[in-house]
Amino acid sequence: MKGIVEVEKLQTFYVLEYMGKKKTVKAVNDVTLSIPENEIYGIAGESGCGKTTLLKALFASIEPPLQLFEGKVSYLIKGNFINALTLNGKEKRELRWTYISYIPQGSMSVFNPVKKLKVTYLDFLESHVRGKAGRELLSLARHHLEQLGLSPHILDAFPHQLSGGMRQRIAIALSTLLKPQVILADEPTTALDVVAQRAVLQLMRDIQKELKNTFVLVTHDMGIHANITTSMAIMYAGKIVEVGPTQEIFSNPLQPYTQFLINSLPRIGDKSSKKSVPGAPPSLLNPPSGCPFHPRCPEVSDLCQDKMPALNNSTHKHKVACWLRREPSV
Ligand SMILES: Nc1ncnc2c1ncn2[C@@H]1O[C@H](COP(=O)(O)OP(=O)(O)OP(=O)(O)O)[C@@H](O)[C@H]1O
Repeated sequence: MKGIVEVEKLQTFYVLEYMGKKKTVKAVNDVTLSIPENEIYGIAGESGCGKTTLLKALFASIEPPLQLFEGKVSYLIKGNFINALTLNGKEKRELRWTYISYIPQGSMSVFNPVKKLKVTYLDFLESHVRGKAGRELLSLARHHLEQLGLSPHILDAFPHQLSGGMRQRIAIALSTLLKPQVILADEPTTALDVVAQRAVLQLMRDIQKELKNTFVLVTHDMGIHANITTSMAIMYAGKIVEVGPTQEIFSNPLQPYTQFLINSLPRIGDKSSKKSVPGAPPSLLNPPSGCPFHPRCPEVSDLCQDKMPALNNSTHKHKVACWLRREPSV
């Protein structure tokens, strides 16, 4: 069954010119993904593996130096798949915030520090909702906050009067004002303490339940994926190396990289020493040949150095890209 977002063979690279020489950062390198409807879907991986770039492409926001080399990002809209990457500016604007919404990294800092929050909310609504006056729009915003269990009085505050966690919840509430079907959230809990993190995660859960929409949650924090996502993808050096139901990935991780990510998590009562992933992530300017994890993989074989394996089925939904888990088809 197809998802609400289908990503096919996506290649988006940063093309940089330095001292007259062209350099290409292969940030999203041949990614195919199917993101299901009505769930919180996670994308995990170490810093620099391409998670943010993938979200930008999902938001059809590919601006220089980022360039699209190949592939599609198709959204299921009213029964038809529409490739968001081929839409013109006006069509993209129509899609954004009403159908797809984006919570960028550091979104709690999007508010203008010298204006009350209601000004930002009003600006946002005025540019997206036609035929309603300011007072009506403000009451829409108040009602939305109330529905999410947040006090509407917050709109009368300046950003600096709120904690970081509250500002993040207000930013998330803003991005969901027009009830989008797909919400792309980039590290929404990073830089928050655990109590504030919990409140943000609970808000996302509540919104997802209420709207029955899809959240795509990017975070390097595997604990958060275990806590909140239904299914997930593991990204390494611009490629997807494992996908599946979160519970299956945690109980039976197949890619040696995923095994390292999960085995390094602390568990209450477990005093054994934890092994982190050996070595450092590769440069995406010149990623390793074959499976990009091979220089760090304890189980590397000759084949791993030559050719990238495709994602294969372990179970119906659990798929892994690893030569250890399949017979080579060469
Ligand atoms: N504007 C840019 N110009 C050039 N290279 C970039 C740019 N933005 C990101 N990159 C590079 O693209 C690669 C992927 O970066 P990206 O931010 O997508 O990764 P990430 O997994 O989201 O990491 P993080 O969690 O640290 O944000 C990295 O090598 C990064 O240095």
